[in-house]
Amino acid sequence: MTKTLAEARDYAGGLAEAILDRPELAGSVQAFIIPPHTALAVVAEELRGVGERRGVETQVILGAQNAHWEESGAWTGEISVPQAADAGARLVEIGHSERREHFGETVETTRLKVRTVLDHGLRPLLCVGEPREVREAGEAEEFILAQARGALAGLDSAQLARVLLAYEPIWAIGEQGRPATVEELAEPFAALERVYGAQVEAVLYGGSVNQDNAAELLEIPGVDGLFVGRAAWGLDGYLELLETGASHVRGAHGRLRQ
Ligand SMILES: O=C[C@H](O)COP(=O)(O)O
Repeated sequence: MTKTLAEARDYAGGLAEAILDRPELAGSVQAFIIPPHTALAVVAEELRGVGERRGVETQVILGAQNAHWEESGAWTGEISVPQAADAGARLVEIGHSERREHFGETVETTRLKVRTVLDHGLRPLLCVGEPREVREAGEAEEFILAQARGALAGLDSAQLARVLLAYEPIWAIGEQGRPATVEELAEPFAALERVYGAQVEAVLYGGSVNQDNAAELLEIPGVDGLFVGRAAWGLDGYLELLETGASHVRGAHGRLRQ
């Protein structure tokens, strides 16, 4: 629940312009933004406007924070995938821990949503992550693989290739979160890489990513990119993170996929 329409429009326009102004960003990192539903259409319009003014396609992918698995129907308060697409979204976030905790998202509903998003030609961004007590019990790997397997069950290789998978340990997200250390992330990413690395479009890390830890997080084997909340709410903060990503790609160990 961040940003008014005016703020979202300014942010999106500034981001699109800045990426086009910085050749080191365009073509090396893929930016995405996932505003609240209310701002989708104006952000899409702003991104399109920048592209038209500059005579090039804008490089920013627009996503929705959630969408229902049904294409239409009596689901008051929800939006459908076709509606999100109509508003300009090309990606839909599914299974964020806050959706799971507060809005009853389950492995089964994430599976249904992944299907619907793919059926409509959008990309699902599936979030998985364990609560603190599961981590402390040494069961994080098993937990996140079960979430991923459940949501991605039955997809063929072409469908999997359009999935973005984000590992976001719940204990590391948001104001109450504690940034994860590189050591704490090594095993979960090794597991995700082993099972999904060659199949999905990218595996991202999210949870208290900031300008100080982004570079070392990108070095973790299996991390293809970052999913950032608070540290990217301000445009300068996001641009700094994109610069970090671009310099990682330029480095000898760069493996961020476009
Ligand atoms: O949606 C974003 C993720 O939950 C991460 O949020 P954060 O970077 O503010 O911890």
